[in-house]
Amino acid sequence: MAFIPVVDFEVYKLGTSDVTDKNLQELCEEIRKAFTEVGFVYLKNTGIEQKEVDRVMDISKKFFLLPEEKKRPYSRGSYANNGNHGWVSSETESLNPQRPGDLKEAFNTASLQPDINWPSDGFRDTKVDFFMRCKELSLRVLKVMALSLGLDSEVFLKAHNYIGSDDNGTTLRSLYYAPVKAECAKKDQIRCGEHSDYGSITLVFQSQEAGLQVLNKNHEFISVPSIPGTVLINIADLMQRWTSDVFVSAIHRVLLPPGNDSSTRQSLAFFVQPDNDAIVKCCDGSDKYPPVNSLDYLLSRFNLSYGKK
Ligand SMILES: O=C(O)CCC(=O)C(=O)O
Ligand SMILES: [Fe+2]
Repeated sequence: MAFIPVVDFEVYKLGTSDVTDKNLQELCEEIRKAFTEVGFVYLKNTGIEQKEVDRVMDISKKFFLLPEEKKRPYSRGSYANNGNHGWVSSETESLNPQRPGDLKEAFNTASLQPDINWPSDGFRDTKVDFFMRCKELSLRVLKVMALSLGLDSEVFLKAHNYIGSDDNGTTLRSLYYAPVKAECAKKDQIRCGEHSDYGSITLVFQSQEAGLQVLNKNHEFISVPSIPGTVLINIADLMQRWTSDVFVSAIHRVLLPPGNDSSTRQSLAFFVQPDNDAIVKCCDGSDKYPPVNSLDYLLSRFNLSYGKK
């Protein structure tokens, strides 16, 4: 069997309201198996269409191809209402702090406020629309996850009331991996260093170019191809804590392209984060990990990955 299972979400796709208990239960079993054994799942038939993904990739790429001075006014750190919103230049972030800065650029849509400085109205509308679609799907997945553990269906949803407002750190991140010549990269530098994500779950949409790898239980990195029309979803660290390690937050990375490959790569990552004031406490009552405030935790992780220039 392939390493990461493909699960059909048809019965609970966006727009459906009449899922039967039996269908929901089958879905729960498959999701539980994927998230306990691998930490990643491909979902097909979610209701999010490939053309919606392509639209966001296209407008993002146009932005990334602008000269540096045109992108700088939108830099992360220049938005008073949200410290995580905006453009991140190449080599600024090290998701594995042991490595040089990642060879990628990003644009974080972390605030949906219409009156902040956006590159264009079309850019804003495309990002905001896609953010809302990802939000809807995430809430459905969080409900299925709770049910799959035999918990109250609202247990995770109750801590995700404010996605899309400045009281919640959920972020839609467009990533652009420019062509690289391996001989120009610094020692140990890759496109995205080994890391696990910070929040509850992450939705990932990849372009066709390879590079993403996930660490399996035998400590081997396995390549994770793009499957058009699917959404790749992974457990992140706060969710692993929340479930006392029942759901696993797997380490992953993006390698440099091989040899003379001058391809670019793009991805979209929707990082779902609990509300800023949420306290994440082991849901089995075990206190395996001390309770932690969602925003404090997120900020401590940003400090590590943006620690050096
Ligand atoms: O580009 C990708 O496919 C994944 C990027 C990633 O893991 C991240 O930004 O957290
Ligand atoms: Fe990641």
